[in-house]
Amino acid sequence: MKLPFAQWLPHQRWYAGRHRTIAAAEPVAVTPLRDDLDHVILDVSFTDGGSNQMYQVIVGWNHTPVDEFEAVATIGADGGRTAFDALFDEEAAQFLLKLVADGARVGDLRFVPEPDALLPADIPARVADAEQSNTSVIFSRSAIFKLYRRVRPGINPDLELNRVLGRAGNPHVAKLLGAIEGIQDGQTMSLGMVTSFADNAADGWEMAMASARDLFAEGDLHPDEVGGDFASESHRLGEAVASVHQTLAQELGMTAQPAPTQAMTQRLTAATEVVPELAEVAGAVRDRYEAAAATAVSVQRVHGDLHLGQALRTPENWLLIDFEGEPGQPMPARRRPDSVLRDVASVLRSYEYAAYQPLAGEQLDEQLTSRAREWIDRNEDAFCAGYADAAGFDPRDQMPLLAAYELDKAVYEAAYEAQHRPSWSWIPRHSIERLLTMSRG
Ligand SMILES: Nc1ncnc2c1ncn2[C@@H]1O[C@H](COP(=O)(O)OP(=O)(O)O)[C@@H](O)[C@H]1O
Ligand SMILES: O=P(O)(O)O[C@H]1O[C@H](CO)[C@@H](O[C@H]2O[C@H](CO)[C@@H](O)[C@H](O)[C@H]2O)[C@H](O)[C@H]1O
Repeated sequence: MKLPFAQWLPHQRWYAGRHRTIAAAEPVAVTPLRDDLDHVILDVSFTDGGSNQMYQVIVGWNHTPVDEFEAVATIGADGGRTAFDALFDEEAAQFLLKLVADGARVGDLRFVPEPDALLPADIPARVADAEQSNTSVIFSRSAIFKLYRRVRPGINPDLELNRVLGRAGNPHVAKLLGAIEGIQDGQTMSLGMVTSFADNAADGWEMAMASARDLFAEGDLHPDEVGGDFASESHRLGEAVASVHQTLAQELGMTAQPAPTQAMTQRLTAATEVVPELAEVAGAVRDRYEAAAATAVSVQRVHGDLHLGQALRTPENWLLIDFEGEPGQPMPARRRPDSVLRDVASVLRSYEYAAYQPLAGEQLDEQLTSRAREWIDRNEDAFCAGYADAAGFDPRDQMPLLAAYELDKAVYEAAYEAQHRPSWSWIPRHSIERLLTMSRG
């Protein structure tokens, strides 16, 4: 197969090597699924000599995707044939779903339906237009099929935890219907999963932003007096997160370990290389980590990168999605047990983002900033109270540790924003300053 993958990859939203120069992008495993459909694992090397990356592409030959996707989906020509990203082709996507329904095995690929799952057949399919790190195909509001793009040997926690939670009947995840797994270097490699589609769902980030915007439109009113108050939703979200944590602990166990202050310190050092300004506060941040060091921590499997955009509000309840952990972390680190406070802290961080992001570009005047703070406090309190109602303990009772997790997340975000959205960098930097002031007082 001779296709211009190296030219095509940098135009894909999910491609993670954009800041590096590709030396070569070679297919290392090609599994024919049909005469006109190949499953391909690409090995991408870089001129900087750093570590290679692997990507997954399903190549459809001479399948013309719908017009609006032609540019993004056309990979190039090989001999007399033209190759397309087959996920943009409805019939090819339906065929993949059928392989899952049939429990097919093709070469090293395993298509695995969940026991008793009903997979929809021959229904309209369309790539989701959200700009995401993977590619999802929606099957007529009944199922969503996510194909992981950057793949690594080993089990992806997204598939692993959705499977555990789905089989345990937890109501706060979309039910897993099936998966695609492969073998790479003798190890299982998660390649994709199918879950039920949550129809009429709203994303927690959009809902929270709408609430914050309502608040700023009524500068004189307090958050509890404004129409779009989000606190009751935050309370229910806290209950949902606690329920997911409880099921994960019951199914996969719990243990105790020292507070992860060493890992936090290492992360701070790495982030300071990306954001040199962090050096000014690094000593104070390390002090906060030290304050948490004496605590023994109960650890278990957690979401690992929870934020309001990873919560979907259906007409019935909140669902948590995307259990992949932090992008960029190696797979073993993403599957490492951690405190539930990791997830709690990252939701608390998300409230701060939702309240401050609408103020971007504005002079941070005192009135708006204090309204934003009230909104954040109100929703954080409601979230923690909801968590406490379901879990039997309030995360805020573990304060030096919770504050350390919040700081650790904000440090991660400072580096993340510098690399992805420099105009948002002020949000985590502002938060780090505030968190340091708070913990001193
Ligand atoms: N089960 C689902 N039902 C409805 N929409 C979903 C479901 N799962 C994901 N989505 C939508 O697809 C988007 C991408 O999902 P996500 O799991 O975050 O993918 P990625 O790994 O590509 O970031 C979400 O933001 C959400 O809008
Ligand atoms: O959704 P991903 O798993 O790709 O997570 C990454 O991107 C997130 C941004 O979409 C980032 O989240 C940060 O921004 C959010 C608003 O866009 C905010 O709600 C989060 O609190 C904040 O951390 C996440 O950190 C990153 O890993």
